[in-house]
Amino acid sequence: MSFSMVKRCCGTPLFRRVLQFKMCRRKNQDSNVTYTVFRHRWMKALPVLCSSSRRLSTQSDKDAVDLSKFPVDRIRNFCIIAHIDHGKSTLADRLLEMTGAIAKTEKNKQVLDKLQVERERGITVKAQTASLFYNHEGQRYLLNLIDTPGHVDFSYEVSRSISACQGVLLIVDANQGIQAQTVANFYLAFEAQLTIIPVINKIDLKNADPERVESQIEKVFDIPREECIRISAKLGTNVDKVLQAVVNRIPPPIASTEDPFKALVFDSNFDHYRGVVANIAVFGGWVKKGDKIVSAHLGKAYEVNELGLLRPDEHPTQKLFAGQVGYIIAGMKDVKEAQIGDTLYLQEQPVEALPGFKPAKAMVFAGMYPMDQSEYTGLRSAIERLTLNDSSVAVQRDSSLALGAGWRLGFLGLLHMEVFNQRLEQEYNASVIVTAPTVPYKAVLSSAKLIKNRRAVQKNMVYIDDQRVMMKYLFPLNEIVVDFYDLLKSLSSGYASFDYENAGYQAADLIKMDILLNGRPVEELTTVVHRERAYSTGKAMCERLKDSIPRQMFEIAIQAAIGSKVIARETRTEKMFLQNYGGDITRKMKLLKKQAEGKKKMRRIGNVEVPKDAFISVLKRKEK
Ligand SMILES: Nc1nc2c(ncn2[C@@H]2O[C@H](COP(=O)(O)OP(=O)(O)OP(=O)(O)O)[C@@H](O)[C@H]2O)c(=O)[nH]1
Repeated sequence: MSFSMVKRCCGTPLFRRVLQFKMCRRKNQDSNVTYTVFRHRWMKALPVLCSSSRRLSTQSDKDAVDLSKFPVDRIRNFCIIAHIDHGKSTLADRLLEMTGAIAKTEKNKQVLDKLQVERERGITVKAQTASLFYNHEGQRYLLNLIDTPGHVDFSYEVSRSISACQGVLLIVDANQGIQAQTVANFYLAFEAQLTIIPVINKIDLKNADPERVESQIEKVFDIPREECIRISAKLGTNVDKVLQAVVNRIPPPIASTEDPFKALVFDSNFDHYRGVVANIAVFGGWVKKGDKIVSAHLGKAYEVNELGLLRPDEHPTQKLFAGQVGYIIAGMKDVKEAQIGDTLYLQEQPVEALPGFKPAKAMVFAGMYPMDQSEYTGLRSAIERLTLNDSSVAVQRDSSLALGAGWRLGFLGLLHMEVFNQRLEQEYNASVIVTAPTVPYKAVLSSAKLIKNRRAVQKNMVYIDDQRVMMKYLFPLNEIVVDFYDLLKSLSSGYASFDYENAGYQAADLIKMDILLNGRPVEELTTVVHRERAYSTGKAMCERLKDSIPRQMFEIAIQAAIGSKVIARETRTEKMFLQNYGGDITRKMKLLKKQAEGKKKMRRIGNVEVPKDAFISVLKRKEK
C-alpha cells in the first residue's frame, strides 16, 4: 500500500489504522520484534480498505431507499433452506440479479458466501441476509432473504434464521430428491409455523426427475404437488415464479409501527473499528439514528450510530421499521455486549424481552491452545469475536501441563470444528494448536472432589477479571490444616492460591477416635473426626500406618476405635526368617518354640516403634 493511498483515505478509520501500523513498524525496528507482529497489523488494515470503500459506494447509491413508503403488508421475510448442495446460494444469486441488487456477471457467483472459508470449500457455513426490492403488479415490495447453510453441522444457523422469517423456500434437487437435511429443515420451518414453498431445482440436469420429487414432497411433507415450482437456478428458468410465490404465498410480518420499538438480535459480527454490528429483525415500532436503545440482556443503554439494510452490503438508512430486517451499530465495543437472541428496545419505552434462542448442544469437543503462551491474550480476543459470529460454539477455559493455558471448545460436528479453526487463522491471523476431538461422556466419580469432600460451605464467588475467580468457603479448620494447600496447588497445576482466617467456633457432630497398636492406644495419633467420616478416616489411617511401620519380629494389630468399639483394623505381618535352616528337625522345632515364646512376650510388652514421620503422613489424605 503506497503512502499516497493512505493520504487519499484521510479521515477514514483506515488512515488511523495505517498510522498505527507505521508506528508499530518503527518500534519493531528498535526492539527487534518478529515479522509476525508486523504482518498481523498489516493484515488488519486490509479489510478496512475494502469495507470503507464499499460503504462509500453504497452511500452514494442513487437508488436511495425511502423506507417510509413501505407499509408492513408489502414486506416479506423468508429464508432459503435445503440439503447441502441442492442450490440455495445459486438461487439467491438469481434472486439478487433479478431484483437488481447485484449485476448479472460471471463474477457474481454465490455472492452471499462472503467468507474465505465458504469460497474455498464451496459450502455455506454462515446465514447471510439480503434485502431486495421487487416490483409486482404495480407495487414495490421489500423482500428480506436469508440464505442458510445446508450441512447438518450448521443447522443452528437455520433455526436462528427461521426466527426472523414468515416463510421458507424449501429447495430440493430434481435429481437427488428429498435428503436427510431436507427433512430436518422442513421440520424446523414446520414447527415454527412458517409458510413452506417447495422448489424443485436443477431441472436442467439430464437425470432430473421432477415428477418423482413432487411425489416425494406430497408423500413425505403432505404438500400438494401443484404447489411445487420447478426451476433451474443455474439457468434462471422459472426463477420469476419463485419471486411471485414469495409475494403471493408468504404472509407479511405481524408487526405494527405504532407499537414500542422491539427488535430481536439474530446474528452479530465484530468489526475492529465500529464494534459490534448486530443483525436485527424489528418486531414492533421503529428506530432511528441517535436513539437511545437498551439491551434487555445486560440492561445497558447505547446510542444508535448507524443502521440500515443489507443489500447484501450494508446500506445505511435513516430508520428501521416494524417488519424489517437490517443491521444496527450502537457503540457496543465488547463482544459480551451483543448476545445473539437478545432484545433491543428504546430506553424510554421498556418492553418485555423476546424468548430468544435455545442454546445449541455441542457434540464434539477439542482443546485449543496458543502456539506460544505470549499469544494467549490475542487468541482469547479472536475466539471471543468469532464466537460472537457463531454462538453455537461452547467455550470453557482449560489448561494443560504440556500446552499451558487454553480453552476447551465444543462444536456441533467435525466440519464445524474445522471451519472454526480455519476462520480463526484466516480472519484473525491466529495460529492454534488443536487437540484431538472427543465426544462428551458422563462419568460417575468414585472419589469426591477436593472442596466438597472437606465439608466446606461456599460463601461467595467473584470474577476478579476474565482469568481469575475468587471463591470464599467456610471450612472446618482440621480439614485444611494438614495437606489442603498442597492438594489445591497440584489439582490447579499451580495456578490457585489460598489464604484463610479464623471464622470462630461452630457446633459440629464430632467424636474422638483412637489408634491402637496391639491393643494399646497411641496417644499422638488420637484425632477428633466428624462422626459421618469416622469409618473412612479410621480405615485410611490404619492402612497408612501399616505401610509406615517397619516389620517387627511379631505380628502387629493396627486398629481404629471409638471408645471401646473397633471400627477398622489392619495387620502388619511379622518378619520372616529361618526359612532355610539346615539343621536336624528336632533342633529346628526347639528353636521355633523358643522364638514363639519370645514373640508372645514381645507382643505382651507391645513395644512397637512408630517412625517419627508416620505421625504426619497418616493424617494426610491421598486425594486424586
Ligand atoms: N445443473 C445445475 N446445477 C446447479 C443448479 N443450481 C445449483 N447448481 C450447482 O450445484 C452446486 C451447489 O450449489 P450451491 O448453490 O452452492 O448449493 P447450496 O445449497 O447453497 O450449498 P450449501 O450452502 O453448501 O448447502 C453448484 O455447483 C451449483 O453450480 C441448477 O439449477 N442446475
